[in-house]
Amino acid sequence: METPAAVIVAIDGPSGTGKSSTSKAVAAQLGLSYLDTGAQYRAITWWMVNNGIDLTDPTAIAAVAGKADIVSGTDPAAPTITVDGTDVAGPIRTTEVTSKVSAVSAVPEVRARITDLQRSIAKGAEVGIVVEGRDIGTTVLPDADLKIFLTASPEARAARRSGEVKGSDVKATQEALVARDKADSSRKTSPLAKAGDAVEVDTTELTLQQVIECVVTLVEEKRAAK
Ligand SMILES: Nc1ncnc2c1ncn2[C@@H]1O[C@H](COP(=O)(O)OP(=O)(O)O)[C@@H](O)[C@H]1O
Ligand SMILES: Nc1ccn([C@H]2C[C@H](O)[C@@H](COP(=O)(O)OP(=O)(O)O)O2)c(=O)n1
Repeated sequence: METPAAVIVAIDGPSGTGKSSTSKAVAAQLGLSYLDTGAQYRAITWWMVNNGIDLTDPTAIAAVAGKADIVSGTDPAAPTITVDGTDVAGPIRTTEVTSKVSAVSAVPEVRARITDLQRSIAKGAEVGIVVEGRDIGTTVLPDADLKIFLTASPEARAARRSGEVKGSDVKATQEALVARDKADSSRKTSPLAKAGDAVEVDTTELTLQQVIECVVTLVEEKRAAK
């Protein structure tokens, strides 16, 4: 029997819309690999913070864009991320990294480097892969078999995000999240945007389970048509 072609799924959208939870669950359910591209941008930002790079200076960022060795593990049941062999899954989620990641990821040299990495990971996924981020459907994998763009109201997204951190302030969380989306959507190089051929899913009133089921159905339809 002929080996079925790998299925490539791109899931984009702003912070807190459910990209990571949905992508992991869909990949696990369908036996696909999973790539969190936000974790890669966070990892390179973590390296720059750790190495004292001036993050207000895009030239300084560009000069060291190729220095960190970033490796992503793509098992949806246990995704991993290392920088120069160090596990950074925890440190890349600090408020400091979150507040600086948009400045680093706006630099074209950083995006070129990370985009290459993402394409080679997707190419190596034998059964297929779910890749989540901001520019996957528009720039990284424009020929993906299925493109999803998740949205949700800023209130719902902030409530979800602050639900993850004990004692966090929903208003401050919402302000930080809206500011980051604005920066990510307005940068010159491959901004956060919905691809023309992406299916938009507003998750504000949906449970995570409903979103997962919706995406699984869409992937299965694409697979059947291949
Ligand atoms: N449809 C949903 N309804 C309620 N909570 C959700 C939904 N989707 C995701 N969440 C929760 O919201 C938080 C952020 O989800 P996440 O998948 O990390 O979003 P993103 O990757 O888009 O930033 C997580 O705690 C997740 O469990
Ligand atoms: N494909 C991508 C993925 C993330 N980024 C940047 C922009 C985002 O603010 C940061 C962090 O992304 P991440 O998905 O970890 O953010 P959230 O977990 O949704 O808050 O990385 C990007 O520029 N392009």
